[in-house]
Amino acid sequence: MTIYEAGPRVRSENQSDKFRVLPPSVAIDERTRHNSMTYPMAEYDVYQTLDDGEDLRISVMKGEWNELPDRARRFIGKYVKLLNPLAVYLCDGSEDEATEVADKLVERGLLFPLTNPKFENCYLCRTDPADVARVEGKTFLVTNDRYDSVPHTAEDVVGELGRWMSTETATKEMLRDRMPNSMKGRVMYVIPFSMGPIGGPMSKFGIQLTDYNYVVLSMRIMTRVDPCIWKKISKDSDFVQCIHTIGVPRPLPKKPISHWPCNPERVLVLHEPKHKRVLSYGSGYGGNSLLGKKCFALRIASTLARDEGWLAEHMLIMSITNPAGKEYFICAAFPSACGKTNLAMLCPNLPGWKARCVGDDIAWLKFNEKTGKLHAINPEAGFFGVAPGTSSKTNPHALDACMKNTIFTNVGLTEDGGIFWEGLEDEIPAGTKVTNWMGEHCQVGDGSRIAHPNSRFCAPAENCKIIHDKWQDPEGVPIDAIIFGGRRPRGVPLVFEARDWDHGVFVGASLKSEATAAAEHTGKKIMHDPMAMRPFFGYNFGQYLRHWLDMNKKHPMPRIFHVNWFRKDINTGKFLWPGFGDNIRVLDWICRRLEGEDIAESSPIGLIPKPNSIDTSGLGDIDMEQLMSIPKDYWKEDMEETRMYLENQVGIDLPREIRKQLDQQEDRIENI
Ligand SMILES: Nc1nc2c(ncn2[C@@H]2O[C@H](COP(=O)(O)OP(=O)(O)OP(=O)(O)O)[C@@H](O)[C@H]2O)c(=O)[nH]1
Ligand SMILES: O=C([O-])CC(=O)C(=O)O
Ligand SMILES: [Mn+2]
Repeated sequence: MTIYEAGPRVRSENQSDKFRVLPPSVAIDERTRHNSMTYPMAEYDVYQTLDDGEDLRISVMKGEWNELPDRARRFIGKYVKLLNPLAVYLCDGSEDEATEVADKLVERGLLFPLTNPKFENCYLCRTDPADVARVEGKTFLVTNDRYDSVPHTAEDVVGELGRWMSTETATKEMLRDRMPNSMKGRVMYVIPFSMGPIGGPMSKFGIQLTDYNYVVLSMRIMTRVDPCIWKKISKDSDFVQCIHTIGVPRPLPKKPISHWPCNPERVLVLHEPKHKRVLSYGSGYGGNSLLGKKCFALRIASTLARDEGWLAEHMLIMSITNPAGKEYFICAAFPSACGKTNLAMLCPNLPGWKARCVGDDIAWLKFNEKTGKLHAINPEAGFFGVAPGTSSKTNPHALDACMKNTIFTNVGLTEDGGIFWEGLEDEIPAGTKVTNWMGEHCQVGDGSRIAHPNSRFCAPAENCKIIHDKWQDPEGVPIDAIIFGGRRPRGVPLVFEARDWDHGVFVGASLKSEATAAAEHTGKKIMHDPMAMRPFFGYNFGQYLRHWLDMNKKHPMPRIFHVNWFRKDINTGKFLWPGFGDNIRVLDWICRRLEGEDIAESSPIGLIPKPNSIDTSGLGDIDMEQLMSIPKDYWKEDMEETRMYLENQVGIDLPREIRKQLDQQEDRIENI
């Protein structure tokens, strides 16, 4: 472990008094005597003038405080005053830094290095079982006017499309009741990051403050952490303020479970689009703590996107090249744990096709005047993928991408220092001794659950063998088609094409899916998840639909499709479609549609494939008739339910174009 040398570095003579650099006030380990661990000492202290005029003395553990732009220093200073950490650690995103932070976490027992030679620089981490997923019930949008955040729901209806909190309540709950002194005895890490290629025209900067070093390691994988961002921020660019604390000041009231300190009873995640600020308290898990991801790149960004005329969406981005060599770029919006990572890294089961990955979770889309097309960038730099179900059969590229520089959370640890999760039975033999995600001993195949259903791998995108050459193109890639989809065990055909843009927006607005483990929901209920964004809207969903509808009025937009890999046989309950690598057969049909091939016919819900127009060669027995059927009773009920939902949830905010689509689709279904 590195122990920093005490005392200030040599400074230039003419430093202004405000930026005086002083010897560290106290060795940090003296202040944390109650803790068994020795802590590095502060390198130096500085005085920082805050917006309220106070000169605050700040201990700096690492980095050059005086090289930060003034607005960043004031921002950090403000939260040092509120959160009261021991010291500030300015992250540079370097490998040395990651090693140092990881070593500390290994020492503390939170991270386990994978000792199996198959893995290079990989770690396993187990969370407190009370902190395993996003917490939608504790996630809020904060605006003065409630209806800037959420739609006008019908009377006595509980809104499901985002949660609103007033500015006053937010101030009380977060800034007065939770955050004061919440970093006491801990180090505040300061992470300068970019969503999207640094300096790119579609990219945005952020600064995350966090007291959790697991977050430091993960942010470094998921975003571009680079000290050059300080210079860019100082010149012309604004940044999104991301403040995160696990809410466990020292001394600890009780020993953390699995060495994972968190405060699950008090979790609160707030978004203030007006201030471009995210405040997150109490959780160390993924979407609650890696604030660049859902909080910034979806909730805050969707609001920025509305104001600036672009889109921030929960979509994968991929390219497929047909046997003739023509390449298509596709975006697909599926709800959490519904197959985005899998599709983004598809291994095509049709000869001659090639698929490449640009992104697996989030797309920022903006019209490009030069090409006359909608372009997409992947704002992230890594994959935070669902582990269970990932195997060399289903997603070999994802598995391969996890072999180095990866952090696994809540998966099983095998006795030979490797990993296990449900779905790896073919690669890890039954009887292998493993420690499950809760730290208990068990064996592969003993019938017990080994990995948490929402266990994740966090791997750098550059590890992916099929990452696209242009995945870091600052201008993005030109999108040819947008696909919506969800888990629909009944009634919904394998694929259909929207009739036009408005119908496509309606298809997205009516998106539903069976609940998964990515959030706190349980059970197999079919839930609405409009645009696969239900947990991620940054503003009123009615206005969001308005914005989507208007996009097409200004510029030509891609065609829209809907897919369902998850339809089940009514009799056997088994999936009707093999999925995974065979999904290329559906993408092939979509590409041929883009070329104008006469392979679709009208149906009440959109354009469906003509019989035999999907290439099923070599698949054996597929019940295409059942897979493609559109049962009238099912759809009648489905449309009634959708109408109810949209009326109840969006009310007067529902754009008239969507009402019209509803009316027309109901009429078409009535006439089946
Ligand atoms: N039957 C079937 N299952 C699939 C298919 N594609 C993905 N899955 C399963 O769906 C689950 C989630 O897949 P992912 O690709 O990780 O989902 P995601 O949308 O990226 O999830 P988030 O990261 O939560 O947004 C895994 O268990 C997969 O095995 C498919 O084509 N057919
Ligand atoms: O946000 C998370 O924790 C993980 C994720 O990608 C999702 O749930 O869609
Ligand atoms: Mn996701």
